[in-house]
Amino acid sequence: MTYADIIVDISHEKLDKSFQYLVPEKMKDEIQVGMVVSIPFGRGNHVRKGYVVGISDEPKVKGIQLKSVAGIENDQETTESRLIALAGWMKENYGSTMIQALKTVLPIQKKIKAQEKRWITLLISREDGEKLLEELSMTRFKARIRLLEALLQNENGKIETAWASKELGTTASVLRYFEEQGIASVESDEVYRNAVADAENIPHVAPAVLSISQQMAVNQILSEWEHPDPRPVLLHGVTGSGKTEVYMELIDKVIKEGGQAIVLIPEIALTYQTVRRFYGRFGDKVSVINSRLSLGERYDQFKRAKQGELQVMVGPRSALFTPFGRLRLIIIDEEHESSYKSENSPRYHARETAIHRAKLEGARVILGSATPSMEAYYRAKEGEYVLVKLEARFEERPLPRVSIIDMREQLKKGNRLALSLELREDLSQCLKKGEQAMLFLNRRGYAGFVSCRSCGHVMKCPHCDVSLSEHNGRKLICHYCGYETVKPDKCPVCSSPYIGGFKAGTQQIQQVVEKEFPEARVLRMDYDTTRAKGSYEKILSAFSRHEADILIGTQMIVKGHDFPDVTLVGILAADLSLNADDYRSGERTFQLLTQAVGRAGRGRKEGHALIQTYSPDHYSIQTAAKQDYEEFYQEEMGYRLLMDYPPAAHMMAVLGSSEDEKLLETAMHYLGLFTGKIYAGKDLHVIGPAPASVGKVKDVYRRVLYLKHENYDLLVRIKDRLEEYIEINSGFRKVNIQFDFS
Ligand SMILES: Nc1ncnc2c1ncn2[C@@H]1O[C@H](COP(=O)(O)OP(=O)(O)OP(=O)(O)O)[C@@H](O)[C@H]1O
Ligand SMILES: [Zn+2]
Ligand SMILES: [Zn+2]
Repeated sequence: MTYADIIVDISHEKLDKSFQYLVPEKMKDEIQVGMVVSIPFGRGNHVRKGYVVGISDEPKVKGIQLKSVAGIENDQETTESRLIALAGWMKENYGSTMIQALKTVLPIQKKIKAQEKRWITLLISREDGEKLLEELSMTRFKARIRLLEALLQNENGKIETAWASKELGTTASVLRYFEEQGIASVESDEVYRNAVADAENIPHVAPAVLSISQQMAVNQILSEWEHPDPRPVLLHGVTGSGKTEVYMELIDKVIKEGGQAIVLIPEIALTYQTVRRFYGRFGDKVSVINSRLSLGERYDQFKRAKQGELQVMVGPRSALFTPFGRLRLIIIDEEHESSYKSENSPRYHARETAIHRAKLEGARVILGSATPSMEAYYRAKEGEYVLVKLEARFEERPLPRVSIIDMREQLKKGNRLALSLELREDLSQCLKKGEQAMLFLNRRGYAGFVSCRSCGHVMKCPHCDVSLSEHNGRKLICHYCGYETVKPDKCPVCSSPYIGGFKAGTQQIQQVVEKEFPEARVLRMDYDTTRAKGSYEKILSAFSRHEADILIGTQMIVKGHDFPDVTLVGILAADLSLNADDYRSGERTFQLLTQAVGRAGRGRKEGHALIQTYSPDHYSIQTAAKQDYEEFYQEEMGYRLLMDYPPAAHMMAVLGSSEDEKLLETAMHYLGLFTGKIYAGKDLHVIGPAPASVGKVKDVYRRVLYLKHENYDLLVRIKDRLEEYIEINSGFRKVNIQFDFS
């Protein structure tokens, strides 16, 4: 037996549900996810249209008489219906309501309904028009005659399509005839704003001649694409190896075959350079969306995409849902970035969602990074993805030389500044030579960990091996298991009293730098200096024109930027991300440091980088200094296996929030108990519930329960059962529950 999950109406919040129908034998081979079908619905069995969002061999509930699908509406598998099918998949796999999933996937259609006017304009001269009318009057094509008459009568030779269809009975086929014969054109009067900033001034760039290794990478990818079901490609190329050139070559192929491509990039800071590069190569086939565009501007871009005016869309996570009709390629650049994971329900990951969309559309996926996520590299090793490598920089330019600066020694040398003596020396050399430097203050994941400035010891959870977080200045808490201890006033290792939180800011760094190097021109890029529209572009373009010598910033300045005159990179407080209260902190640190180091020496001059740290022996720091991904991966995978963290196992977080702390505690406790009842196997690890990393936001308390298991589908099934349990239990009415998979 075949069953179809069908959504009936996407505009009614009440019907936020899919319904299961039987698929009659004769439709079994034809029915597909995304198709529009007709079904009997409700008590009166009125025939309604529905979208197929899933197909299975098993009924969801046994022993119930299901209705059957009445018919398949042929030719109705549209871009939109495929996106709706994608939403159905997201709902099932990430846990959310169907409406939330639909709003994610079709965000714009739900908000704005366009009142677009289209015009039919006469293209031929009036004389030719009169002649044609004479010829036509001999035929039986009355609708053509009526339209031509009306156009000739109108002073401007221009009438509205809506009017023509109502008053003259003009059909689409009549319009097609007029267009094909070159008699008239049909155009909308909306002038679409170009979303590419400063587009007129971007010079056209001819395709680069690929290096041998780039060409080999392209060939490897193309040969995978010859398979009927090509696997996703993980393009692992060191910083500055020219991954973008590889992307552009493949996009070019796709466009020439009549296809379309989506390029995801992680943050707005990147769009300035990346968009320029893509626009330079492909011109106005390219557009961009980002969160700084107005709703109307975003709408325009999606509409242009839908109408086939665009071939390439560049943007952040949400660009994944660009309604292209012939989508053939999805590229996710800097694949390891955490911004590809949604923070709202459905908490989807762009990587998996892209792979699923590609499957529905017949597209391929490329994931690119110099520092792949553990998940992606693991999948590539397992053969689920194809691993393609670029092992050297373009033109064999050397990777930067890296020194690790042990900050514990600085304290002994009497230097209490955030800049080490070594970094100050190198900065002054760099300035003397007229080269540029970047100072990166690592603020990512700063969550109140406690460490010793004398010996570097960090207070960690004895059960989870993650940093403990300070609460109210007195307690230390683990955000995975809830372990608590009193904050010590002396270091338990070296007895030093210098144990406490870590404080540093970009502004302070700027003051220090300006005092030490009064002649240097300094730019700062952080949250405060980039709030105004256009400020990213301003700072980055000023720096790239060498109008400043030093750029100081947070992680914003690290990723993807290509400044050929930068020869020195200084990384301050490398430990901050290492000590985040998260099992991914080692991975994040390695990625940030490797990417930051990778900004140096990209032009013809050699680069140098300094990493300042209190934990010089940590493998994340050691391997980032060597820029040795493989060695890092082996170490990190050992830890993940030992602790059962992803990708060694799958993890589902059950996030509860409520204004009532007691109620929340009880509710989460019962969810934990119920989980034990659903699945009693020893291989399911249930951890917590514990207060969430940010335990209380605006008077709303938050707690988390973690479940770990090797089998993703098992976790999804547990999620389904928990959802049912929550729905029927009144104790959850004032508790909000969300699911988060990793
Ligand atoms: N085939 C080529 N011809 C000319 N220049 C190239 C070529 N390949 C790469 N480059 C240049 O080398 C530099 C680095 O390339 P690119 O920015 O594409 O690297 P990347 O792999 O994306 O780096 P990262 O991961 O660090 O962002 C750029 O300035 C780029 O223009
Ligand atoms: Zn100590
Ligand atoms: Zn713990």
